[in-house]
Amino acid sequence: MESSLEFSSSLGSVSSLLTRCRTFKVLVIGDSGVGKTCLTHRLCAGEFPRRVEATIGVDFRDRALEIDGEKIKLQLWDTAGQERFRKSMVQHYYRNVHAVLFIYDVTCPASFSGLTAWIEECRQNSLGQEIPRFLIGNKSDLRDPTRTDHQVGQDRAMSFAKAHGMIFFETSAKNPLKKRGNGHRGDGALRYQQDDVEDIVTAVGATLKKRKTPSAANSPVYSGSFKVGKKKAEELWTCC
Ligand SMILES: Nc1nc2c(ncn2[C@@H]2O[C@H](COP(=O)(O)OP(=O)(O)OP(=O)(O)O)[C@@H](O)[C@H]2O)c(=O)[nH]1
Repeated sequence: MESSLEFSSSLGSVSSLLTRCRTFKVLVIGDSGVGKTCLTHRLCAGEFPRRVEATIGVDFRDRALEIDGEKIKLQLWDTAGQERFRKSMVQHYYRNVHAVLFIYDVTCPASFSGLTAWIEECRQNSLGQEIPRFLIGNKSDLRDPTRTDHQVGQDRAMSFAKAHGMIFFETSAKNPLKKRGNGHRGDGALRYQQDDVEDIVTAVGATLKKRKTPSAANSPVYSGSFKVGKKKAEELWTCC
């Protein structure tokens, strides 16, 4: 017969298994310079990095959160925007992805036009339509209220998001709003949406929490980075 010690120890392992949180892989893609690294810093560490360099390969950052009593972890894959720094890594980016954040710069219409190429890359890597997609216009702090040229209008971005089944946000990694609200576009009559980064985290978390996968017991996590041209620069296994 099992001793009370053995019984409580096996209960302990069951409970530790149950309390391990589910980890979701969230891919962050978009043209070089749109602010993917700064935004993932903001989403995960709550700050704007003092100094950033072009991402080489991919960097990993985690964000733990609790949604309706369940602890989950988002693992953000901040991928290189420059083709030469992506190279052979691309297929690894798309493996077992649970959600994708498409980032563009609201002051750079070319980065918005470039989204079609990122959608095509998702298609080529067999990313299913069931994978939640989020469209995020970054650098809203640079919007010039006196002009509409050289900026991506929100109506255009919202239509694009709707056409591609994405949830739309506009924010600034540098100077995010503390509360969700509307920014004025100069004359007071026109307004644009500015989202708190925490609203983005919550929306991604809440969407993923409803999903059945991955199981709490077998969700391996990476931290650190993979660099193109080097062997695995750093590969660590972590747990909540
Ligand atoms: N004003 C402003 N500048 C930003 C914001 N986000 C990023 N930047 C600046 O934009 C530049 C590029 O930012 P990154 O985060 O390195 O861009 P990236 O998309 O990761 O670039 P790659 O690594 O080349 O793909 C840096 O100079 C940042 O300081 C923002 O919200 N507002």
